Amino acid sequence: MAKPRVHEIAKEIGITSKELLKKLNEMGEYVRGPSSTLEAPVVRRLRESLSGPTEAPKTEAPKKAAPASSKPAAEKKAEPAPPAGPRATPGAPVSSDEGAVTSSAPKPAATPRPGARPGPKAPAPAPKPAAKQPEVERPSAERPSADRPAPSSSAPAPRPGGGGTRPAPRPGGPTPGNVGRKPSGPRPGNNPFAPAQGMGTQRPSRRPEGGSRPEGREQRPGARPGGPGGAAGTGMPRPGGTGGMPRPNPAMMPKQQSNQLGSSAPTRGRGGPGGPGGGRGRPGGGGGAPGRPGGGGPGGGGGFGGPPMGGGGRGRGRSGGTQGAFGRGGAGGRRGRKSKKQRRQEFDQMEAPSIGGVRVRKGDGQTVRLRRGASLTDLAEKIGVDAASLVQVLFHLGEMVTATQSVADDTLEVLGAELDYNIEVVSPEDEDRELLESFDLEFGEDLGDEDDLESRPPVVTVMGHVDHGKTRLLDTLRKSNVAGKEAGGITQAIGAYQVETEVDSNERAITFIDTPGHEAFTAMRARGAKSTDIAVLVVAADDGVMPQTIEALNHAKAADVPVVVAVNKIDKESADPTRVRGQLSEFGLVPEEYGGDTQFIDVSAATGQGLDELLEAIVLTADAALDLRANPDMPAQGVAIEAHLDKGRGPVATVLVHRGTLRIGDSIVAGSAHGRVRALISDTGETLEQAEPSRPVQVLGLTSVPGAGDNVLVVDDDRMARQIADKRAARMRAAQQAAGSRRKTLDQLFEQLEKGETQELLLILKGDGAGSVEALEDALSKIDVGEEVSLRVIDRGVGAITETNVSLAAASKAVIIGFNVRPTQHAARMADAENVDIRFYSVIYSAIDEIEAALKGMLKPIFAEEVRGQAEIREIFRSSKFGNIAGCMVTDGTIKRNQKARLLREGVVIADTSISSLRREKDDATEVREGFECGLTLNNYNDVKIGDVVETYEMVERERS
Ligand SMILES: Nc1nc2c(ncn2[C@@H]2O[C@H](COP(=O)(O)OP(=O)(O)OP(=O)(O)O)[C@@H](O)[C@H]2O)c(=O)[nH]1
Repeated sequence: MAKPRVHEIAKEIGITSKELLKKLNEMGEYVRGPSSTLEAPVVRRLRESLSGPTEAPKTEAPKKAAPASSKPAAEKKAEPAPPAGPRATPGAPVSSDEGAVTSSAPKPAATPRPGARPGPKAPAPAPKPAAKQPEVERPSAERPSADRPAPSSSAPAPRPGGGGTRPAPRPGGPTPGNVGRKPSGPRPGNNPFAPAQGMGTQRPSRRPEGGSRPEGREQRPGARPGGPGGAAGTGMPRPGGTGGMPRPNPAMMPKQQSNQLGSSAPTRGRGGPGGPGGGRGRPGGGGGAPGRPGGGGPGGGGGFGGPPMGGGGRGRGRSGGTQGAFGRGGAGGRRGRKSKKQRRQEFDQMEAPSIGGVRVRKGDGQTVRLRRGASLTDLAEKIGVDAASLVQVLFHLGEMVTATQSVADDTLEVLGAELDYNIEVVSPEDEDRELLESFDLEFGEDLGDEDDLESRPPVVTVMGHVDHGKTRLLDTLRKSNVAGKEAGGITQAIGAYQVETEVDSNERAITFIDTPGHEAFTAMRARGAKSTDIAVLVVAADDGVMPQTIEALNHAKAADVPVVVAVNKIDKESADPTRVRGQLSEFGLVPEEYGGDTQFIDVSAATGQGLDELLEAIVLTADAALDLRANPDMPAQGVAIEAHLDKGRGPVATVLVHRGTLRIGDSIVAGSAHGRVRALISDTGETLEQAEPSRPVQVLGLTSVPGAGDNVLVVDDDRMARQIADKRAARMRAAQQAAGSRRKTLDQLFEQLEKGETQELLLILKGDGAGSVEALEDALSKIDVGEEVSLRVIDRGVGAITETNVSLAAASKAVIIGFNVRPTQHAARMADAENVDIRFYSVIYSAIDEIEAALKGMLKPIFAEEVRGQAEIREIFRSSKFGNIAGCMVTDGTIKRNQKARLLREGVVIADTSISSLRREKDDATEVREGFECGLTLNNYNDVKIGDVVETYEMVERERS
């Protein structure tokens, strides 16, 4: 409600506005001009002082006042404020006072910028701001005031300063800013609570009143110190506004707090100070508004007032500091003005409960979906809070994470629980499904109905322990020799082939995927098993079940894939196929002949014995246990089994078609790669026009190299392919960032700080195929040499080592690992120039061994102490120049100058120092050996006695075991 204005009261009382203003001034109420509004308590006191008790005109009066609006901006502003107040406040119980205050003077504050500075009234602009303020909870001076019964003028005041600016009243107690301020002098606004405000302002600081402070910092810049008067005027207002804002948050962020302080200043002051009213400024709009109105409060008043009243000065106006605030206040305010969203967040946070001193609005159990690797900024956006406050909350929970850094799933969940949100981290698979759904695509399902399905060959993965004969078996089956090309004799890339066999007079095809056997390839193997219908577990009959046999078996079980056991090497004398059957029975694979349902076939990859039976067993197992059908008449879908960059042909991906038919010209997306099928090449090197279900085929035409295991699907057009690929690429980057970033808890961090610097070996992996790079990274991630050093792969890729790789390595001091690849000429030259270390490997073991050794080398050396010699002190010579010289007999080893030494007295270490000078006879000596006498002095130790023993020692580096 409207508050009575000065001229109205004056008229009512029968004196001139000028006289009334003077009177008010004498009462210690700072009022800017005739059209300024007065708080009820002030009116009451005024009437009392003029004629005895009076009724408070309050509310009504105000309305009348309305007309006044024409007047100076200040007033206008004031008006607006009231309304604002209400809204703003939602949570904040602003004190009414403020409101009052604000209205009047404050406006100035509001005023913004330019005009502002000079001070005088800033007219118009101000009002608007005020309006906004309402949102703010704070008590902008205005709002409350009118309505509520203002507290007695005297009252409260607490708020700091800013005159109008801050809303002191808030329940919360004085704002930080406030503190310190005294109410000395005339109080700034009429606002009772405002005391601080007005006064504060004057005082000293620019900061002012609270209002300012908050924003303070930001504003500062703007804020000029402005001329006194003007500045003052201006300043105020805004301060209020802004100022207000900050306060609310006190808890919110540290920054803000600081700001507040800083702000105080005046600077732009957005309203900060705005007097009480302004003060509030809550963040919200109110604040924004800033200032002005609020400022109006006293402070503002000051500003404006200044001009008008002359006296106005009192408000902060005068004080130089203030000015600043005002001055630009206006301008500043604008600049510093926060977006609606920010204000809303701040406002919300004001009401939020405090977690570890940080105010964050809590949820009420809502579910928030986040992708894996999401950052606090992502979460903040979803729940509408400030990311910085989440950083703080997490900090209090013991984890330090930046706002944009990817956060681990469990951390997000813990944080969510703390804030009462149910965080649902979306798995990459789900995310991908959603992504495809957004393009109206679905991966993994056959289109059409039963009639559209046609039988397809089984896809078989050969697994087993190292050297049990997987490669040889596949070689023999397809009569080719893959093993011959393998570096180090280990299969390093997945290949896929199709073989034909006759079962019951029917020609049946079987697709084999060759899964490498070394454990370093576990990740790939696991993927291989997923796109597999049947697993052939190769066990050498002479070796029996080995660790990787079981590991492979577990992969098959996990993928729910039936297993056919190939008991290999039965041509060997030491072969014991029965033992293999017995061993595997213990793991749940019971041979059919023993009553189980697993087919065990004795084979010899070397002689070819039993291979036909093996193929037949595979077909029969497929027929018995599986329904292998797919719809060939749909856009193809499949999986990339392997991919590499070919010098002449570009990216080449081996794709296993699951369903549909892949044709030349199809637009495809494979993981984060896309393109149009330029050529299809079969496992026998033939060029194909199309590839049907279960057919492995090399695909040319992709724009980049997909990863092993990536799904491949044909889409409508190139554009769609690119869009999907781009989105996946962005997601992968985020996921990699999440996986690569090793978060440290505070405790760990402190521990490491205590130990000394932490060490990290950064690597860039380049390989000849996606599978090998992945396998290498996987193997490297398992190297563990303790807490002190760690390893992080910062980039990886397929193809030659490029200048980009080298420049990244140079910038981040990383080592480049080239696996079966070499650098381009330019990259090699650049690496020389930049001193970038590039290591080449063609066997995965050596890469792992060497990197492990490198990591160990990064461990801080272990030093041990070794005693070098002992000397007994037999005599003491006093020298004015050297102090006490110990005359010794070297009883053991050697005593050297500058060596570390301990002085022992009856077996107790008296001093730990070093040999400062050493003499043999009268000559300086560098060392004196056992059996000789010498004179020596100790560094910084003079209290040697006869009988003491000097023991020298050195710290020697020891090798780590
Ligand atoms: N006598 C005999 N030797 C075999 C047979 N199968 C494989 N070998 C030999 O066993 C060794 C290992 O065979 P690979 O096929 O390379 O074994 P792998 O399981 O593929 O090994 P990795 O690729 O290292 O995982 C080779 O020397 C083969 O010649 C067999 O049936 N009989």
